[in-house]
This record gives sequence, C-alpha cells and structure tokens, in this order.
Amino acid sequence: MIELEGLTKRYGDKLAVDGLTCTVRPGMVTGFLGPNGAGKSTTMRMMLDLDNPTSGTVRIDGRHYRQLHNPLRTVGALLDAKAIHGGRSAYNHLLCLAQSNGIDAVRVREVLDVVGLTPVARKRAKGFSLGMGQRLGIAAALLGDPQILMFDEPVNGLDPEGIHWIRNLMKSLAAQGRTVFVSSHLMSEMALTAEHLIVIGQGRLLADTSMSEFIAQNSRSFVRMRSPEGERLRDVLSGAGITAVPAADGALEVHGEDAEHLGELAARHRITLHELSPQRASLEEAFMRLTAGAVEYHAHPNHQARPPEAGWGADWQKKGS
Ligand SMILES: Nc1ncnc2c1ncn2[C@@H]1O[C@H](COP(=O)(O)OP(=O)(O)OP(=O)(O)O)[C@@H](O)[C@H]1O
Repeated sequence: MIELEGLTKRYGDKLAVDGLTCTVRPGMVTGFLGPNGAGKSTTMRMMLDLDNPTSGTVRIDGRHYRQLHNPLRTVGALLDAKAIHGGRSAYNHLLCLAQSNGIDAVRVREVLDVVGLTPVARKRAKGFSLGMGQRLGIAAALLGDPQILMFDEPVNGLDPEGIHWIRNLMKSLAAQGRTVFVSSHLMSEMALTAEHLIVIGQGRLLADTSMSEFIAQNSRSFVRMRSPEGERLRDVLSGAGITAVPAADGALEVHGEDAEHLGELAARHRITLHELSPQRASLEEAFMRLTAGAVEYHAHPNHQARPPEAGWGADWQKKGS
C-alpha cells in the first residue's frame, strides 16, 4: 500500500504537486491520470524518494522509503526506460542491480524470461529499440519480486503485442495481491487495465474512485432508440412523460431512463425497434470532461503559432506544441 498525505512539491514559483492525499491499495491496478504537466512524474519520483517533497509525506507499507531495508524487494519501478547504462548487456545490467541489492543471480534469468528478452540478454542495451528498453525497465522493476510496482507510461514504444502483454502482466501482478500503480496517456488502454483511478490536474487531486464510478460521474449516458415508426415512438415516449431528442441519423436519444423500461414501453405499444442501445461514454470522454479546466499545455487547433493568451493555456509553448 502507498499512502500520500498532503504531498506537495514546489519548483520556484511553480506548485507542481499541491497537497495530494490518497491511498494506492493492493490487489488491483490503480491508474494515475492527468494532463501533461499535471504532476504525475513528480509525484512518482517523490514516492521513490528521488525528489524531496516541499511538504507532506509518502509511506510505503507504513514506512518512509528511506526506512525500507531492501527497497527493491519492497517496491519496483519503471520511471524512465532510457535511464540504462547502454554499454552493458541486458543480463549484466540486471546482474549489477541484483548484486548491489542482495538478490540472487538466478532471478535475473527469471525476469529476462518473464519480459521475453532471453534471446537478446547478451546484447548491449544501447542497441535496443524503445520497446525492448521498456521491457528491460520492467524486468528491473520485477527483479526484487516486490509487492508494490509503479510504472510511468509503461506501454510507451510497445507494439500491439507488447501492449497486450503488459496489460496482462499488470493484471496478473494485481491478482496476486500486489499494489500496481500505473500512469498512461493511452485512455483506451487504461480503461482495459485499471480498476481504480487517481486523477490529478495542476498538481491537485481531481478524482480517487473506481473506473466505473469515474465514467458514470463524468459523462452523460443515454439510450439510443431507432424504429421504423419513429414518430409514433416519440409520441408514446412523450405520453409517458419521457423526452426523446432526435439524433442526426434519425435515432432518438433518451436520457435518464434505462433500456429495459424503454424496451418494455415500446413492446406494450407494439412498436418495432431496430435499435435499443445504452450508450456509455468512454474513459477518454470522461477524462476530457473532468480535466478540461486543468489542462495546462494547449496546442492551438489551426497550426499557426499564435501569441499565448492569459490564463491556464498561456504557457503551452513551454513543452512545444
Ligand atoms: N525539475 C523541475 N524543475 C522545474 N519544474 C519542474 C521540474 N520537474 C517538473 N517541473 C514542472 O512541474 C510540473 C509537473 O511536471 P510533471 O513532469 O510531474 O508532470 P506530468 O504529469 O508527469 O506531465 P507529463 O504527462 O507531460 O509527463 C510541470 O509544470 C513541470 O514543468
């Protein structure tokens, strides 16, 4: 379990993380979301004691990172896959890590096997593709067989097979009772992987909730109905006090009613339906809706450089468009 309490980080005038209080629990994958510059990497670095908080605390299984006897056996992390000594082979990179952390060398072969790098174990890491580098970083995170795992953008550079693999790996680690904390900008991937979400914007906590609650609370859901007797269907709905809004393709959209009720109503009036489909918003829509006011870096849609306006989009050029 990872507990944050009032975690705050200030860089000069910039409040990168602003009083974060939340708990990352074991037995599930927790997704960590936020627009660019929201403070995700800074938070993860503070969790791993790579950066000092301005105030507030992080506790890993009840202790500060510095109090952990053998940190790699408690918490494994993939933060920056490029932070590897490129001159070493994958095997030697992991062996050095294992030896300096009192981990048996046998474990090196095990994790190489888990991440599928055994065939290239003796090759120098500097010749690795982005995806292979990610796999090596994941192998390092797994080396100490820790109960807590943190991954910052783990699917970066992975091909579809690799993305599928890491999704299953994270789910299986969580199913073993481990704490799995993962950040990603790939919403569709996050929707398939995470059970719980922690969302931040401009360093502040915006949501700490289950995936399904998050989508339900931050999106509009409705039922689409399509019938060859559209006019009559609309009259029947209206007679039952239900407002239906026509969609561009001739279907009707009904808010605030469940599909079962609407289907039964149509059946009672012997109205043929060609479609009766509950529409649930995607995680991406819900995320965009929640974070709309907390997006820090905006690109302007018409490609032409435009002087930044005042307000929360003013410094978008900092990270390039
Ligand atoms: N070492 C630093 N010095 C000064 N400012 C920093 C430093 N590290 C991060 N920041 C600033 O703190 C804010 C949060 O950055 P951070 O990298 O944690 O965000 P993020 O959510 O990980 O972003 P992204 O999704 O783009 O990776 C940003 O405005 C960033 O420019």
